[in-house]
Amino acid sequence: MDLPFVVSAPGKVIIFGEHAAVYNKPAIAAALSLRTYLLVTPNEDSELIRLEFPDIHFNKSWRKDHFPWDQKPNYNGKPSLSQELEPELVDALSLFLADITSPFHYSSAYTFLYLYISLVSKTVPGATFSVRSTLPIGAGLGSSASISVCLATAFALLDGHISKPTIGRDERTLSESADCQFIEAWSFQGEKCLHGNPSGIDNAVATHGGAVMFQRKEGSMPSVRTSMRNFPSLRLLLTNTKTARRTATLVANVSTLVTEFAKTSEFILNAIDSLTREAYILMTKPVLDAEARRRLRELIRINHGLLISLGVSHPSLEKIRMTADLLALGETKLTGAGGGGCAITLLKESVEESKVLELVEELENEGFETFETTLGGKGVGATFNPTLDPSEFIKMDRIQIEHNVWSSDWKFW
Ligand SMILES: Nc1ncnc2c1ncn2[C@@H]1O[C@H](COP(=O)(O)OP(=O)(O)O)[C@@H](O)[C@H]1O
Ligand SMILES: C[C@@](O)(CCOP(=O)(O)O)CC(=O)O
Ligand SMILES: [Mg+2]
Repeated sequence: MDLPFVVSAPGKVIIFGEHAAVYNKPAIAAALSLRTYLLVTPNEDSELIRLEFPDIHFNKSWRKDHFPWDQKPNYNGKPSLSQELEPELVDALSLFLADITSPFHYSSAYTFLYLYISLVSKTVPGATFSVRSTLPIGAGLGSSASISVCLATAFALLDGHISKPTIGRDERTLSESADCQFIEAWSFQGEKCLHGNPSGIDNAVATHGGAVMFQRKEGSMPSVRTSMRNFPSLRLLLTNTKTARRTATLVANVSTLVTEFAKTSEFILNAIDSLTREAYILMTKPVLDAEARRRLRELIRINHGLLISLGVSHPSLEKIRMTADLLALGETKLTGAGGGGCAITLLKESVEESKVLELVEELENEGFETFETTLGGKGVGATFNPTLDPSEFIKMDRIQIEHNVWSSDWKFW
């Protein structure tokens, strides 16, 4: 595999159904124009593996012959959805990474090594792996899924499990290729390293792009991913509380609640199931008229109320919702795991731009960060032999990455 190359995968916005998705209920999500980029460059010392993760202030080098290769999983092809992480490899890596104390650093290094040892042969020369996100990290926008897809894709390319992508940026095909399925399956293993018990919607959207209704099934039954090809244009304001949190913790807290209040939780999860299905029907109508848009906003409000009941809101999220409610510009819900992170406000179509700017100004005065973003973008892609200087790449800001990296010749699977 000729180096250097860059792979990239999008983040996502879950519009309906987060957390319920973990309990096999449907959820609706769309790819974001904010993405993660992984630059792979050759090392002079082919025994060395170097990580450069400046977004989380983490750099690390290992000699690859020190890796626990004897625990390399031996299943060929892609793991099934019910395939749990290999306990022997998990144990060996927890020993190998014992010197890393930060949970953010640990989970990134653990995911990197779990996927590298699983996918890359010992004989493949070492390289330097530099990761940058234009996504806010730990903010409910699927940064874990986008890095999992980037790692799975880069390693699958390095070891020849998949071919180079061929689909052009402007081609509309939502690829269902075997390579895409391979990437999705292995990035799900990456999400397991990062989330513990993921539904699979985040890495599915990061792999395939577009917008989907996604439903995980029991056991090894394949998930159902329905592409929403005529995704309606929605006026969504994305606001980041900038309150850091870890999805794994929030998902675990909901699991405790579901165990402790099984019957009540079942009603909450079934209510989210019902509203997500109703939203899907509205969003796939040929025309989203004013009445349908009003009902969608109501469903946003109801979904958020149910997420409060699951214990995953946060005072900062409620502050965003209150600010938007006082201006009566639309309805607001948290997106992703909650506990901080981001909220989305589905604005009324009739709202004047000046009113939206007033809301943005108020939110930013309260210390929040708002994003204009487009939904339904491209999934995982790659560009080869980029004229990128790794030392420059790790210092670029969001605009520079989008101008200097995303603007080059990308191909998709
Ligand atoms: N650019 C990045 N560099 C290094 N690690 C990253 C990056 N983006 C995401 N991660 C990993 O993913 C974790 C965030 O995943 P998660 O808690 O699920 O939040 P979210 O998916 O909502 O962004 C981070 O703590 C880090 O371990
Ligand atoms: C809470 C959940 O529904 C979405 C998590 O999204 P994020 O990691 O907060 O971006 C978990 C899942 O579906 O895997
Ligand atoms: Mg995540």
